[in-house]
Amino acid sequence: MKIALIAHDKKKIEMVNFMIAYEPIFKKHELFSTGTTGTKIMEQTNLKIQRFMSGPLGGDQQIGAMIAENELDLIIFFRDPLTAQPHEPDVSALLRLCDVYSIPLATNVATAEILVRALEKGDFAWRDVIHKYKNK
Ligand SMILES: O=C(CO)COP(=O)(O)O
Repeated sequence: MKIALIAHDKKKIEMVNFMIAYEPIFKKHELFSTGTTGTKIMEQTNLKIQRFMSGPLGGDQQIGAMIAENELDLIIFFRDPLTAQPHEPDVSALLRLCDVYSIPLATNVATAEILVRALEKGDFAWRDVIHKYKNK
């Protein structure tokens, strides 16, 4: 599956710890991230991640573009609900596109854990069906 990883600054340590904990699962998948989030994860794990721009510089929109193409299967976005973001419109647009395309989205670690365990169990197989018929 193709998975996007994004964390606001105050959530980056939580994201890195989450990725360390589930590294054996994540290494079986194709990973994408916003710039700084990906750098921090790669510094602390052996995971390979394709990084986009930093969020405030357009990274959320680049990930949004992948969602609009139905290219991503899971979004893990540890949002900081207590800090105003200069690129809030980009954040909202990304979350909105997940709902437009029914893409599984975790915005906190509790939901992310449930979705990653579901991924490991094979509960994301329906995404293969979507991909199979997407280009027809
Ligand atoms: O701002 C972000 C998401 O909105 C995250 O961007 P960075 O990973 O570059 O910090």
